[in-house]
Amino acid sequence: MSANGELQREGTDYTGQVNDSDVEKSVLSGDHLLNTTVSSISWRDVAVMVKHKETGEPLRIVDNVEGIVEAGEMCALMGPSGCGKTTLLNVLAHRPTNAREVNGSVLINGSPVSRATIREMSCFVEQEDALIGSLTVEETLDFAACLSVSTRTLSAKDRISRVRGLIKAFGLQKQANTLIGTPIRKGVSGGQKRRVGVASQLIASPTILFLDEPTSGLDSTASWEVMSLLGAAAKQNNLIIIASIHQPSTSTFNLFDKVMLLSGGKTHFFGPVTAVEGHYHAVGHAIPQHTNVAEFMLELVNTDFVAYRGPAQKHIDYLQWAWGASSHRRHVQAAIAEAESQAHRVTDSRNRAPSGTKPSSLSTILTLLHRSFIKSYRDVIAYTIRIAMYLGLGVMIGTVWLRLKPEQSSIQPYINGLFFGSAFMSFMAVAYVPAFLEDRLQYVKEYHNGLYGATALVVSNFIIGIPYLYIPVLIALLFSVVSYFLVNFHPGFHAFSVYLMWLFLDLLAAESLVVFFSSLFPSFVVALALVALANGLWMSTSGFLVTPGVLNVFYKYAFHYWDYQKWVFEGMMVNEFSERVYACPVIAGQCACMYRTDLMDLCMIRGQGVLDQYGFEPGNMWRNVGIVLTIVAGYRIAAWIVLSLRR
Ligand SMILES: Nc1ncnc2c1ncn2[C@@H]1O[C@H](COP(=O)(O)OP(=O)(O)OP(=O)(O)O)[C@@H](O)[C@H]1O
Repeated sequence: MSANGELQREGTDYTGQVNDSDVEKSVLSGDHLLNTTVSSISWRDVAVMVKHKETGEPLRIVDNVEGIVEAGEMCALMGPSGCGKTTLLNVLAHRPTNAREVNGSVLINGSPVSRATIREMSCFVEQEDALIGSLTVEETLDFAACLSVSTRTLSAKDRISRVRGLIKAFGLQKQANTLIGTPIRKGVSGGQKRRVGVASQLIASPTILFLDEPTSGLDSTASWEVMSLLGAAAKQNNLIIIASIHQPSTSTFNLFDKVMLLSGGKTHFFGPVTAVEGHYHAVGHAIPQHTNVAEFMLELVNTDFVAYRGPAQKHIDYLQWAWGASSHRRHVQAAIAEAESQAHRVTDSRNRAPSGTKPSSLSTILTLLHRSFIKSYRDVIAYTIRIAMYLGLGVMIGTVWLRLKPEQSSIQPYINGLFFGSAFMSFMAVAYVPAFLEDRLQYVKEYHNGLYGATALVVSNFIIGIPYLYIPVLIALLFSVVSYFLVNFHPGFHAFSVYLMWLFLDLLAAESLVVFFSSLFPSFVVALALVALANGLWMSTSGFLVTPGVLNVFYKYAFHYWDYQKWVFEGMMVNEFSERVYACPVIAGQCACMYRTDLMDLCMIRGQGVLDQYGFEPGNMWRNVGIVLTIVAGYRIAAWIVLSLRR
């Protein structure tokens, strides 16, 4: 990168090689990116205390650190693994940490700012950047633009042109229509994915960009490319970039303006990259020629693999003391003090929508819906395989329970078929866990970047997840069309429609259960185990395995009445049996009816006799539909509460 920040190695082709022609430097600049309001971010006496995981004792993981990064500068946060880089970045970005106590000040233009303000003016790119694998590169940026405050007032044409500009600037033109990639569909490369992550944050026109390990998992060329683009963006637009980084190559390290070296949560160096050599020379650790300076610094403070901890710790303590006593430290303190003495409030005069004109909730929900819709029809794992699974289940049930006759001997198989079909359908909703977890990760990222809240996620997820509007209607329809007539359930269009409705409600509730547990425990294995356990519980208490009259009082009152599977099972049973009659066998000239109903004399069973055994009454369909919908709403509200509290 040249002195004025122009890109020299812009643009990358499919193989990750750089093409000058791919990029126009101008697209990384412009009114929308230009920072005219934030002159510096500084922090002093920042200390973070946690409760030790094992001992429960207070533990200081960041210890009185300070620094200042000015507009147009890119600062590297370095240190051995576990030294506190991510924690410090989170504190600077006003994001949640697991801290019990955070002390010190984080100042913008020398004055403290609210969490909301810093969230609006900054973006945070996480180590494991959450991107939706089934969107293309262009769609990823476009949705980021639609959700962002800064592009709200733009026409669709201008928004797209800004998106394409960034795609060009980040050398991603050839990948514009390539998917990000899912576990079963290869997408863009790791380096390209990182660039998409960064570009999708820049579209929101942040003035400060925090990046947690933006180069992890990338080779040195790809790391250089990502960091040089960022450095150029910072220079051209006066942005502030703070990035934690592991072992950068010399060329990548030299792209930074400033570096902060941490060890054990304490500062060992903060200042211009060009001042590192002088400092270490002064403290008795001259850096040999042709040495990778970043590597040298890291080796100096890394005690992870030393044989004798005592002397190593003494050495670390000395280096830390030497930093404290150095003139560089005094410069940092003086610069922070000067910023404070000239403190001025942040006013955003860029090409943004006026403050407070966030996109309406409706437009956010519509954007999220659109995104989920694209995701739903492209996400093979979550959707196509599920459709095939449900279809397979329909064929299996239809052929195992093949063409049952309305006879006494078929009554129990009919009941079993109704229970098994609905219960298994609910059970298979666990396949929705990964797709929801991806949405949740995206939500947490976008929430912390100030884009939208839990309500928009829950509402859009609910609408698309009814369940996914068309796919699950399709699932229920495919399953029913295949199985209903093969089994020979209650014939007639009305009975078929009622069965279909119950199956749909069953899926709706099962998906809502998945949303609730995956919101509460955003871990694939835990959510999966809990959804499976809950399904086992709902099956046991639904009234089929143990009839309601026999079910013990605890399960009856604690679970049975708000078990959605109970109401689905009851609805399907009433639909099947309330208007149908079944022939009894004749044994030795005698009619042998298991259920005694008023049709006994005709050697028949009235279906109501079967329902009486379960205590099910016809005529309650709409009340029961209301109960299932209330349970669905309950799960969704619970998920909303969890998502609002845990992010
Ligand atoms: N509750 C806790 N109990 C004990 N140690 C903790 C606790 N919370 C955090 N830590 C420690 O605090 C340190 C700082 O963590 P942080 O994730 O900020 O480090 P890092 O420098 O970003 O690490 P890495 O480079 O590996 O991502 C780590 O050593 C971590 O183990």
